[in-house]
Amino acid sequence: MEALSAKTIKNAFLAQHHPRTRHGTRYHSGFCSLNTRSMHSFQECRLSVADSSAKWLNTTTTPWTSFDKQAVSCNAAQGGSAVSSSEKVDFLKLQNGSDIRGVAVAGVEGEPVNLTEPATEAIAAAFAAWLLNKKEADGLRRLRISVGHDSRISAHKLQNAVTHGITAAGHDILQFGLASTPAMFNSTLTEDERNHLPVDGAIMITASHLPYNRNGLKFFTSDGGLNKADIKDILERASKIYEESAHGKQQEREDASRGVVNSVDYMSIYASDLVQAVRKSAGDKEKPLEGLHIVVDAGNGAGGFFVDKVLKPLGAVTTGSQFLEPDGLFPNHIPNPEDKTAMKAITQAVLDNKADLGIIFDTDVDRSAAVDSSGRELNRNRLIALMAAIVIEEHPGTTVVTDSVTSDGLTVFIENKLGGKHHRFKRGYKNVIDEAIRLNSIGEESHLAMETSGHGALKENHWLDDGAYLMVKLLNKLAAARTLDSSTGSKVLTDLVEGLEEAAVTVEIRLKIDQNHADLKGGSFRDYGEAVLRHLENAIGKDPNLHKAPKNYEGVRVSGHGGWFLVRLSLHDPVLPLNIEAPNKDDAIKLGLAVLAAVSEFSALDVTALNKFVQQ
Ligand SMILES: O=P(O)(O)OC[C@H]1O[C@H](O)[C@H](O)[C@@H](O)[C@@H]1O
Repeated sequence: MEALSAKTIKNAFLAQHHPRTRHGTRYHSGFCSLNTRSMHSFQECRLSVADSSAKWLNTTTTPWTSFDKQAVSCNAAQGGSAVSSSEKVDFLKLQNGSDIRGVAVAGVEGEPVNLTEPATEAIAAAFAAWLLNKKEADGLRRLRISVGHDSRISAHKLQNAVTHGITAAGHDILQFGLASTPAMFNSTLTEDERNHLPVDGAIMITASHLPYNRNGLKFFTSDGGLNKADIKDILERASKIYEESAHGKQQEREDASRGVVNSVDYMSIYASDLVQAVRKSAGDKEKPLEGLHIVVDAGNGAGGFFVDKVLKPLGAVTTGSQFLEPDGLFPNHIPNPEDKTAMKAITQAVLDNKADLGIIFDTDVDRSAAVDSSGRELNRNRLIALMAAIVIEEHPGTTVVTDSVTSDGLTVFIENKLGGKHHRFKRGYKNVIDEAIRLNSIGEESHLAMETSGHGALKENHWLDDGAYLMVKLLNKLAAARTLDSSTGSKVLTDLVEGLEEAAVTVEIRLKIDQNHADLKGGSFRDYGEAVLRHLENAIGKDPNLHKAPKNYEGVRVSGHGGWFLVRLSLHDPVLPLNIEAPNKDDAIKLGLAVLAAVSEFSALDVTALNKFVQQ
């Protein structure tokens, strides 16, 4: 299939809409109309930027922000996709919960590219069609959509594909370049007419912490991130648009009604909001972090901005910060606060630099974790405990919604020490946030929704899932403590989690379901996994040492032998993750053995890792 033509995409829209005019929208001179004149330079630009080799990326010293300008001056939306593909795309396979994820870079054996440029164009056009449906009641016919990306090597080519898909359908694009996921959502809320904000919808190009060859798309409106059903709807529309374009004409570039592209340095706007939030909380002090030494590890993702645009203006010393330069090959470590190597890297940086605090972000900055001055990791349950302490101090008695794999110790801490309520819900950041919103809607006050993965959202911040904002809450605490005693470092944070009971042994073992195994009898891995869980639940009932958790929303959670375990279905993969926490190895093994005994007759389940664990 060739690149989607403007006409095809427009036709798809016409079939779905009876558009009216957008009222009150003025576009400023900064917008540029799309035309064919710059085609040539655009294509050259793509060769040097979007399709650059790994080698080139490693050796470049030019900051990506300059590339963004370059890409725009090359008029990125012009040519559509350079990929000419006659391949079929199974669009529904690109769905990953409430995100879209796929392979965007060739070269990894067994992982063919399925997030191609034409597919991405179709998905972007489908998002615009979906959004237009939603906005029809407001009388909109021309949308303004922002697009940003993380540091992946396929970022520019997908940004160009998104831009083409949207503008060919007659809608306008704001390109933000390198951006964070929460900033993209924020752009649907920021009121700033000079910069054409707020936008009607936002698209973030990211695959979070996944390997370099993957990429994906996240979509936002001012109501938040899209849910699973919306994504399915968009992918079905995309499939149709893609099919139609295979039979349509390709060259429709002189169409005057095509959308326009503008670039906005949105990360500066977003970061200055974070700076203002800390200053406000510190009684309007200009440099409330003066004298504090804070190191940041951005893992070569999109989080480097936090040093120059947030910490430095607030007065912090940031020497020793590392991996701030975007590099989509992630040469140092995977940007992921759940990753042991990543946490080790920031801990070492804190200790080497004798810093007061370390901060680490994932690739697209919707997750974060910290390290205190003694090198103690403030992540997983500890970070939730810390955030809960801060939020419950501000909102006494409030409910904290978390994912399902949080510890029993966290519940005791939140309920007995902090006087709040712990609502342990399901895995998945969207599940946790939506549950907190639901609780508020039925009269149960909740101000914090957090996952052990480092995702966290606060009611005061529009339930925006924002790793940088979580860190701002910590900075507020540090700044306030500093006003009273300038020598405290990060002790105030360490003190806040004092009393959190932590298990000596914490493990996660992921039991894979072989989807091709005869035991599945052609059924889905989900059905098979559910059958395993039902069987496990029955078996547990017969063991007097084990007790099912009285309240549980996902999988089978059981306490016993001084600890607990949870077996559940992964949100995305044919996997049953098993989490065990226990006071010592022997008890952890007893819990592991109970699971092993119950699931051993399910031969499509790979229990090799569990076997290894119990034989230690
Ligand atoms: O269910 P799992 O395979 O453990 O994955 C669960 C995780 O999936 C994604 O990464 C989501 O962004 C997380 O919010 C979620 O916690």
